Amino acid sequence: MPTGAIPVRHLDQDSVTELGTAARALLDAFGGSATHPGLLTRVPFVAASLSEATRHACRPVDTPAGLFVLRGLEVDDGAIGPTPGHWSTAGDAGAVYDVVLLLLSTVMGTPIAWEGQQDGRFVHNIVPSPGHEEEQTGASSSVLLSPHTEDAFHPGRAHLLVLGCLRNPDAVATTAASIREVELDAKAQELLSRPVLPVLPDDAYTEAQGYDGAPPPVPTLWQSPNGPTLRFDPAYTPLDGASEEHRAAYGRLEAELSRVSVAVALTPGDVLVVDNDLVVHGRVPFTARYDGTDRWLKRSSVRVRGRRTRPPAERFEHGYGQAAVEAFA
Ligand SMILES: O=C(O)CCC(=O)C(=O)O
Ligand SMILES: [Fe+2]
Repeated sequence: MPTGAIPVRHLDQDSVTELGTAARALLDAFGGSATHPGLLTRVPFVAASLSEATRHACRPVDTPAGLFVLRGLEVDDGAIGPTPGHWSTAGDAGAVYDVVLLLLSTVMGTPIAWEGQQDGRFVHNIVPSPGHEEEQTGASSSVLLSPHTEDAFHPGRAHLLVLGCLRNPDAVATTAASIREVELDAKAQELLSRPVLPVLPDDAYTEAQGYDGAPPPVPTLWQSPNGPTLRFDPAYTPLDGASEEHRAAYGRLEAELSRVSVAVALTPGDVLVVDNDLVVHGRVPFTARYDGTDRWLKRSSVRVRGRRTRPPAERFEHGYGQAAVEAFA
């Protein structure tokens, strides 16, 4: 798997300092809790005051790779404490990075949360958890987390996925593959642009999985005014419902995505920004430690107003009863 060609944007020291200072000031004002509703209402004002250099680092993806890494933030490994064993016990651990991620996300767009995921938090903790090793969710470890569009089942899914790394001692790679680097024959493109297959809610959404409504078939590919975009999650796509030739085209897309896939082993302080309309991401298998030193990512999801990267028909989807909650709404 190639590891080159990952655009890295270096945050300068002034940007690192202003982000840390702003995040700590917000936490101090709201009892140290990144989930305080009052803190969230202050975030857009603080984000608007960030320097031009910080804003420039947060500009939209500008290469066919469809992603970039922001590098330079510092993580004090001693101060963040042990890696939680489950998202639900994370509490305010590493809260300063929750706020830094919220600030960066707010420069890029509007953070979203899901009532049905991680208690409605805007910043998720991605940690390996006992009993979840083989799932297709961020809590897994021993299996390949197959390449997917984040929250592909839902029309309100993020435009950008932001993954901030606090700890990754075994250099476990996130994988990423861009539709803009794929070569696909015209026939496969045409087939995959038809709304034939649904994408079902993933195992992070148990309530949505019980939704009592017909799953809407959706196109896998779309020719947006800005170029091709995709909505792809093979682990939750019931391919049995498609013709043999459609399944073959889906398989060719999957093989192409695997051919162009890059591996990004995030190091502490790295923030990976993935355009969720261009890039599918996943994670290689690893052995969890469960001793407090495990890999630990913070994740936020961002909507960008005015984007035209999705088929207009998406607005009629039921979203399996789930609603994306926009910050500052
Ligand atoms: O663990 C990773 O690198 C990615 C996990 C993932 O798919 C996600 O957080 O959405
Ligand atoms: Fe994901």
